[in-house]
Amino acid sequence: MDAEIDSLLEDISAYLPSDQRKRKVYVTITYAQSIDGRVAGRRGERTKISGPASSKMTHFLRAKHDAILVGNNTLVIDDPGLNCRYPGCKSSPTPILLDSLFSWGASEKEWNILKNARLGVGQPPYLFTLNTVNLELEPFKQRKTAIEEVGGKVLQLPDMKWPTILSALEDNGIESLMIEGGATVIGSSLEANISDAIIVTIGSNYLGISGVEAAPTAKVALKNVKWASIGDDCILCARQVAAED
Ligand SMILES: NC(=O)C1=CN([C@@H]2O[C@H](COP(=O)(O)OP(=O)(O)OC[C@H]3O[C@@H](n4cnc5c(N)ncnc54)[C@H](OP(=O)(O)O)[C@@H]3O)[C@@H](O)[C@H]2O)C=CC1
Ligand SMILES: Nc1nc(O)c(N)c(N[C@@H]2O[C@H](COP(=O)(O)O)[C@@H](O)[C@H]2O)n1
Repeated sequence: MDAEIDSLLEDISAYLPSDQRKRKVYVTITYAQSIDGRVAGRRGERTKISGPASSKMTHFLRAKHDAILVGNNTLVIDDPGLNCRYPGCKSSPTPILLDSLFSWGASEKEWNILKNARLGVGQPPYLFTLNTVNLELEPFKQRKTAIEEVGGKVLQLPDMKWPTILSALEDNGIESLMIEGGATVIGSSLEANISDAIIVTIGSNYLGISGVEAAPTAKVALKNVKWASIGDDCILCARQVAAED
């Protein structure tokens, strides 16, 4: 398996953040889907799609980015760790959590992201919410405290549009971001055409029509397409065609 992974990592190297960035924050959209384009078997469910080798690639990607972003449904449904578990990885990406109304009950249980930060095996998260949320009021005050207690931050934005999010990341010293999901976040980031690279794992299964689709509302064209196979999965590396192309 190691030789196969080494060859895959060489294939994806051209799609990784580098010093010759076009944009200020290098954005990689990366997720795993079934053959029928689903990222979960059902709404409200966390579904394993990637095999061991493609999961290892995902952790390699986590090692190569400053930050990793998910939407609030993924946060609640998956309770993800979002740290880097690639062998020898020295620093995990900063979790970026999108939550307009600060609905995430950060103080209500021991979430994996907060636990990882507390234990020093993950970075403290930044939660992005709207500036109309009054952080002096409960339950937001307690939620903010739970995030700050592990070294995280709550950042308030005028809107949750991608240019606003990217500019806030840049202001906070983030130079590269991997957008991991879920379905709505993937769709909206593709629609906004903000990525520098797209790396998708296609698992060797069908999840069926009750599965959760990750798709933009309109067509998206890709260029510089490269396919690799790893274990039982395929990896698509590509760039999105820009409006001016
Ligand atoms: N296979 C894979 O690789 C992955 C699968 N998943 C799966 O995806 C599913 C969850 O997906 P889904 O329910 O669509 O939810 P998401 O995790 O995509 O969260 C969507 C929510 O994020 C908030 N949000 C804030 N800003 C934005 C923005 N700019 N663009 C988009 N959303 C924004 C919105 O809520 P609000 O208005 O309240 O802010 C929105 O409803 C789960 O089943 C999870 O397991 C998740 C990640 C990866
Ligand atoms: N690459 C990939 N393959 C799958 O099969 C998946 N289900 C996901 N999900 C994403 O990974 C997050 C879990 O991260 P931790 O292992 O808890 O660190 C999950 O929330 C999705 O974003 N990804």
